[in-house]
Amino acid sequence: MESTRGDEVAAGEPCVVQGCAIEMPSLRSALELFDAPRTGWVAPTTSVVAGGTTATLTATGACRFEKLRTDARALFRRVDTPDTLPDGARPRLFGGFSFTGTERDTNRTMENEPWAAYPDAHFVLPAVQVSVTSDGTWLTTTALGADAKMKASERLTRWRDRLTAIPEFDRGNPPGVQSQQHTPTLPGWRDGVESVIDRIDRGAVKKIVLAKALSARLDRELSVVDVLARLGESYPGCYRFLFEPAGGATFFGATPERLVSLRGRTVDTEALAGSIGRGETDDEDDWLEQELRKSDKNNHEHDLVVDTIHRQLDSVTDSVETGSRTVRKLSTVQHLQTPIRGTLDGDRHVLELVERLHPTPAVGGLPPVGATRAIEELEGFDRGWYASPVGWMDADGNGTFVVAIRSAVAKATEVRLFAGAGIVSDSNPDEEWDELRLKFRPILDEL
Ligand SMILES: C=C(O[C@H]1C=CC=C(C(=O)O)[C@@H]1O)C(=O)O
Repeated sequence: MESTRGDEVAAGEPCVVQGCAIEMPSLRSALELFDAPRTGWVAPTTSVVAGGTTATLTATGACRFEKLRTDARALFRRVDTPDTLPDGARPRLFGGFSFTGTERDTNRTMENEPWAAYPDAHFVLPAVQVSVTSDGTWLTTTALGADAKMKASERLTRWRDRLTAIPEFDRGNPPGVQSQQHTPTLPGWRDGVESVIDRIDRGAVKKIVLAKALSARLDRELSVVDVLARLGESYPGCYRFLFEPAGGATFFGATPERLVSLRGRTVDTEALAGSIGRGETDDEDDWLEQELRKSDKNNHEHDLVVDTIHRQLDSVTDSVETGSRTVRKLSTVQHLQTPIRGTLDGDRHVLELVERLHPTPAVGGLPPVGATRAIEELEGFDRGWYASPVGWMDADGNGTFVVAIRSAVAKATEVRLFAGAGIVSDSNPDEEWDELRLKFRPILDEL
């Protein structure tokens, strides 16, 4: 059996791409076939599972977006893709960024540090990529070196045979939770929220999104692939993602929040902030929706996000249009949501927009630098890639990045889940604590 582990791109070497249409049972089964490093990306338009690496790009610190952009452009100049491949089947770089670019302690071990294999920026050009697009399902392989063409073709034949022959894997049951640990606990959370409100009252900040980590020990090893499949049922319409670096923990989630999509000069983004629970009955659900729509606190929290995104896009667009505010209903919560579309003033790379928009005040706060500093001071854990931009980019600089909320990082029988809530001056710590419980539910219910 051929491993998906590819060969790392060496400076200047051309990278050959081969592709063909295939038929296979399901993306989930394909994801089971790949060893780490592997990626899963399930989106409303194109979904992808991928394995192996032909190139890895990494960066650290505050310049991580710019370095990645430069390195991605240089890499794609060497990638030779046949014109016959449809857009969704062309090679893509998949990966993500850490929430902050602040120096992190690299000496921590896997036992206490699930983010050990997650640099500040980490992207992979997969050796094998399977894409489900509006033009059907496609297999794409990449390879390097003098015999790259032959290697990419052989890889294509071997993986086409394997993928078309795979059985539909049975889904296992959730492993069961042995114990849970909350960071912070309720008293610590109350102190944190009071401290944020105090900073707001003093005029230091306007809003801070404070998060909590929930570490769970499981009875058995978790199948993240199964969880991802189940999240598709409980969280339809969300972006589901899975990143599994070699030897590392698996970061996964089902997020309702798209940070940005760029196609040509059209930018799509959104504000998603302000939450309330779901009702037991239709009437109760409608009543809660109306409460959310007229809540000053939630509308204020949401306005801050809309205004900030607008301002951040203003200097790089010819026009920005804000759609109407709607309510996005998910299985356990409903949110205020406003779509925002802009037309760029010229050709730009998706990472330029990612850098501009991250962190939106839906996951960071306002002003961004003060809020990020407060988050680091007040939260007693490393956010790692939680609430960060994760997604893909292609040779044209197009791409889609989502905000990695409703997410968790898992290794064997240990899982750490994350959830945050926007704190403004009239937030109530206990109500925000209850909101976090609702945000943990989709993943926690699958454990
Ligand atoms: C930060 C999270 O949610 C954000 C997105 C939607 C609603 C939010 C809120 O109402 O607080 C948060 O801003 C999270 O789920 O971890």
